[in-house]
Amino acid sequence: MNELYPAPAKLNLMLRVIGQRSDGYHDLQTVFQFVELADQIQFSSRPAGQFSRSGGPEGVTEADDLSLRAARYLADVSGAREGVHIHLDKILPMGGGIGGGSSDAATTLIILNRLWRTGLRRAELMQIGARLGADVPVFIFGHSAWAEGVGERLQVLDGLPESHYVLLHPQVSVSTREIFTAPELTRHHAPITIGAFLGGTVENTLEPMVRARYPEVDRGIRWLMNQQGMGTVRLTGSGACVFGVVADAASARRIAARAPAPWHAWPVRGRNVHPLYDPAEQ
Ligand SMILES: C[C@@](CO)(OP(=O)(O)O)[C@H](O)COP(=O)(O)OP(=O)(O)OC[C@H]1O[C@@H](n2ccc(N)nc2=O)[C@H](O)[C@@H]1O
Ligand SMILES: Nc1ncnc2c1ncn2[C@@H]1O[C@H](COP(=O)(O)OP(=O)(O)O)[C@@H](O)[C@H]1O
Repeated sequence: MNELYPAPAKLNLMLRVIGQRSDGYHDLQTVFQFVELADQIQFSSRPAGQFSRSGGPEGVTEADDLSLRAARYLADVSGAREGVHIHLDKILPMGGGIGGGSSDAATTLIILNRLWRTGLRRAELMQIGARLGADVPVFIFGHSAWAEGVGERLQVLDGLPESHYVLLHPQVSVSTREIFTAPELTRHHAPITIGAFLGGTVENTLEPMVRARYPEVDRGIRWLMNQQGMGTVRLTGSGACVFGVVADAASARRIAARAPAPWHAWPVRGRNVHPLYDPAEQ
């Protein structure tokens, strides 16, 4: 039971805010793709009702820890008479717009559903995941996706190029809530079609605001844009991470290695299928 399981990051290759619901949440159109940079999680069996953790995430209490919350929630919903110790090797920056906490929760649900033989179907796990965070369902869904609603209505987008990217964390944390509640946020961009995205409409409508409020994010975007061989550069999610498309792994490594401290950059590859996706599971 001590295998290491990956919880990969995601990028939002495009994100548009197209409206606001009566509960205050915003309707989005976004495209998710996974990347080959991941937290690593180990699960050790414990008697029923015992839930504990070690490793990351730093500064997050047990009550707030998304992996532990996912484990407890799965035990409650399924009636499994199980407990678990979760060891998390935290690699992904928190509050980075790359879905680290959501991915940890998704990996916990996927793996404990298997280890506990809970027998929940993928759609049921996705519903449980949605209660923990808007980005959790896509990691359980397991494919690059076009997403609508608050991110829960998903359509497979398997044909996307699995590009090489430089992912840059400008060492600031952006509060998703702050961005969505800001008075200057433009809340009603016109919706686009999948065809328009595939044809090149790729902006993140949160980006101008995040750049204005967080000068380090703005500097990160400008730094990436100035690197030789750099393609399109964008913000992912509500930030703070930014990413740029490059032609190959060598360019990604070269540019990532030049990122000035205290910034952190990684060469990453896009992936259209989640590493834990099992087509034999319903
Ligand atoms: C916008 C995305 C795109 O991937 O950003 P990132 O978090 O990845 O940066 C996500 O959908 C974010 O999902 P998630 O990170 O789960 O958001 P939450 O913590 O639930 O939201 C924090 C707060 O942001 C606001 N919020 C969030 C999502 C949304 N569609 N509309 C909102 O108005 C709400 O005020 C909410 O209380
Ligand atoms: N296992 C976890 N990993 C990361 N963040 C977590 C975790 N559990 C709870 N959190 C909380 O969730 C918040 C959002 O985390 P994260 O998913 O990394 O960011 P984002 O939504 O910007 O991609 C963190 O600031 C933290 O308070």
